[in-house]
Amino acid sequence: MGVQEEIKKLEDELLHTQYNKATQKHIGRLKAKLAKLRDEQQNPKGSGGASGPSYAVRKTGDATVAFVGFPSVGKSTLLNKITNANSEVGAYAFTTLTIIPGLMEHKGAKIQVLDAPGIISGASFGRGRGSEVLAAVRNVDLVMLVVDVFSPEHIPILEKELSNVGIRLDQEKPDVKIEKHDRGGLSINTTVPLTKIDDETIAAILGEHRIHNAGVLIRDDIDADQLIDVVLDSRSYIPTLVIVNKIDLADEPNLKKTEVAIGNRPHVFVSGHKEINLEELKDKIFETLGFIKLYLKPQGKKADVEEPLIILKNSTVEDVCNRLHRDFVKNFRYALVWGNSAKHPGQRVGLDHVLKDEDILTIVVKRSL
Ligand SMILES: Nc1nc2c(ncn2[C@@H]2O[C@H](COP(=O)(O)OP(=O)(O)OP(=O)(O)O)[C@@H](O)[C@H]2O)c(=O)[nH]1
Ligand SMILES: [K+]
Ligand SMILES: [Mg+2]
Repeated sequence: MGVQEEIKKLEDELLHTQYNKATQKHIGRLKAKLAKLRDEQQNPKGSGGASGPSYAVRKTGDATVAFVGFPSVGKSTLLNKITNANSEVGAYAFTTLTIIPGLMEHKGAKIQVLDAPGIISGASFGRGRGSEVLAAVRNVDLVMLVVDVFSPEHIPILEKELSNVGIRLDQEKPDVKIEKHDRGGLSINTTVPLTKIDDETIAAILGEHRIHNAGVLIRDDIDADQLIDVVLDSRSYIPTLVIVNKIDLADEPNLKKTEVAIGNRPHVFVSGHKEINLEELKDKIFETLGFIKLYLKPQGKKADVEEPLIILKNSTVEDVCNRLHRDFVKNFRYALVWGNSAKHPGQRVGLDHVLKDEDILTIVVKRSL
């Protein structure tokens, strides 16, 4: 029997084994066997190196996005349909045991798509290895919350689990600057009225983090949670796209009900299995990420208008340097920019300059690389 057949056999057995106290051990063993076989399949003997399944995936492409959802909502099915990947699909929970990357090319952008093991309530506390899965999601550019059409109530549970590991969905990083001093107490300045937090609360929160002397400049109407996020400085702010899968199984009233439950956040109705709306899904991913075009102009030469660089909106000069050459940041002198982000044509800017669509950019480095 080949590996693939063995896997199939174990999957079938798992599918037909009811979970209870008496079968717990048996199911455990089946899953262990299955995992070993999948590992063998992924890393054939003699391929060298101890490259077992890993949660750490190297980012590639113009952006990285990840599927996050309960078990068996169809994440792997979708990955296989929109990328070049081949992730195991099964009719039982926790078919996917590691992060599986795939590459999707759409409208000139290369987007890395990550498939992940299913998330359940309590995942952030380690249920189902959930904390490792969630940690791997921290660095992506877009989280795709996948639910099946009958379970939109999963969305707030997923948000809660992501929030528990410091991932803030669809929120801007609050504009708060805290400059610590040696003495002088706290001086709090705001540019907008604060309606959700008062100075005493701010002082109390900062005091909890041993910040007693500092200049605080607040430019957003933040609440206490947001201030704590800023103080901890380890939060990821990531946009989301809700994917409602398995619409082939639903009727009109079901679809309506789910649509209402989702409200006005970006979403798309699809069927991975029946290949419904998959082009629309790709468009939505592209659109939600938000790409801009950048024209590179080598020093003293004309800008390359034929082949613009596709970059994420809000990218900085530093992001572009990192994309172009691993030594560009280290050897960076300055950059020149023409176009929408420039105060005047050929403005001289630094690494933190934020670029806009159709800018022209020249990067000047210390020595020829
Ligand atoms: N009817 C229907 N079934 C689907 C659809 N997409 C996936 N499925 C089925 O749902 C089951 C689970 O699919 P998977 O792709 O393994 O789901 P998953 O979310 O990756 O599951 P885990 O890796 O276990 O978390 C499989 O039996 C799929 O064939 C769909 O659009 N419609
Ligand atoms: K599954
Ligand atoms: Mg899967």
